[in-house]
Amino acid sequence: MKPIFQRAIPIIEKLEEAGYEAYFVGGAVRDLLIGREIADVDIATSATPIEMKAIFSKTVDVGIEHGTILILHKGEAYEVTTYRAESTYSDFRRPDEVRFIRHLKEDLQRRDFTMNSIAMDKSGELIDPFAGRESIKNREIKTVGSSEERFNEDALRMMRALRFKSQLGFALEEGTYYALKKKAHLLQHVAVERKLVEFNKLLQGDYRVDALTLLQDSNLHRHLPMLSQKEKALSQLVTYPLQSLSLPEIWVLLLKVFQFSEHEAKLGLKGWKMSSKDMKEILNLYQWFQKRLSKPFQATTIYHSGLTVAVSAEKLHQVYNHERVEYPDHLVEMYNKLAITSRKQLAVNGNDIINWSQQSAGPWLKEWLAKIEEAIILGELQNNKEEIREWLFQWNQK
Ligand SMILES: Nc1ccn([C@@H]2O[C@H](COP(=O)(O)OP(=O)(O)OP(=O)(O)O)[C@@H](O)[C@H]2O)c(=O)n1
Repeated sequence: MKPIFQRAIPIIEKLEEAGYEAYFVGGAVRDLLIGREIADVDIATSATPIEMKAIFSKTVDVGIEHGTILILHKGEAYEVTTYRAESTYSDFRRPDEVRFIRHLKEDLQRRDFTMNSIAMDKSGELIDPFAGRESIKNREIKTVGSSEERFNEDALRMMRALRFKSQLGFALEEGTYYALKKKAHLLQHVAVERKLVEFNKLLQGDYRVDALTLLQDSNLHRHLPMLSQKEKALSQLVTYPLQSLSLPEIWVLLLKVFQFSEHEAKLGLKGWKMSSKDMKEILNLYQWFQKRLSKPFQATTIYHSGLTVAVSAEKLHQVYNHERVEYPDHLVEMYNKLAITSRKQLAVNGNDIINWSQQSAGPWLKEWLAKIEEAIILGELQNNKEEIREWLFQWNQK
């Protein structure tokens, strides 16, 4: 058994010793069978959160009303969830609607896809009542039982289907796809934050082009912020070599193919309820990419954008123009040649200039500093206090 599972066995054993059942479930078991990297292991148990808390000393309440607690064990945190009858995956289910159960099979039956409904005991034995292994072998994404019921329980699962398509390249089983098309409209009721998590994963998967095509064919895009009525632009997006772009870069390309102004871009990202940090990063890169489209980077532009943003904007420029994507070494060279890379490195500060000019501070000061900065970046002036003073003096005489 892989070490990541082995390390969690003591948790399963402790639950069993107390008379409960406990199994590995969900994404970790699926990824083990597919041969993908496993990020974290989840455990399902017949014990309720209160019963678990009586057994383990170090726990964190993360979703106790949904039956989930974190158990801390040897520096790692494990999500342990009580078997559930109804799907409690949706945000909209009230805690008092959650019904815990004592049978593993019933829990597995309420999970989204057959590949995600395989349990594994501590010896590595698989419990696979819904033929998840067969789906994995056939490379198909298939709901457990009635697709419509599974999507009614949580409409986000339709986005998850496409996200798995993007990550794994599996095909959507016919009935699952049919139900997805039929139930696409239910996605409008799902919290946008949850949709964003799945959409970001979708954008990063190796098979994103297929997933984005399916997103449109199924009409799911109509119930996502920004994407409704953007069929043409979405079809254009998939023609670009997205694999060479990072997630923020893909977002920028998306804004570009949508032909968004900066204001529209801001509103669009707000619609996704993106964190302000992510939004700022994307909007800043969008601005520099637009500038790059009209003019190549030069010393002054790269000074203001910074190297990382310049490299991203250059990559986007290559992708957008369907050029071969190559690391822009010339920008690194250009950046390394800059005499200064930030205003902090200027040999003078505002006080020096006030003293020399014998004027009181005002908006002019900022202008002067900017002029000094530019002259130094362009190599017209040395970053040396005496030289700057001399240069200012001469400039003032003009
Ligand atoms: N809407 C949802 C979300 C999750 N699940 C179930 O809960 C498990 C864990 O969900 P999550 O951690 O969100 O996703 P993973 O499938 O583990 O995928 P990944 O770790 O790659 O995100 C899934 O495997 C699935 O069995 C579900 O049935 N319906």
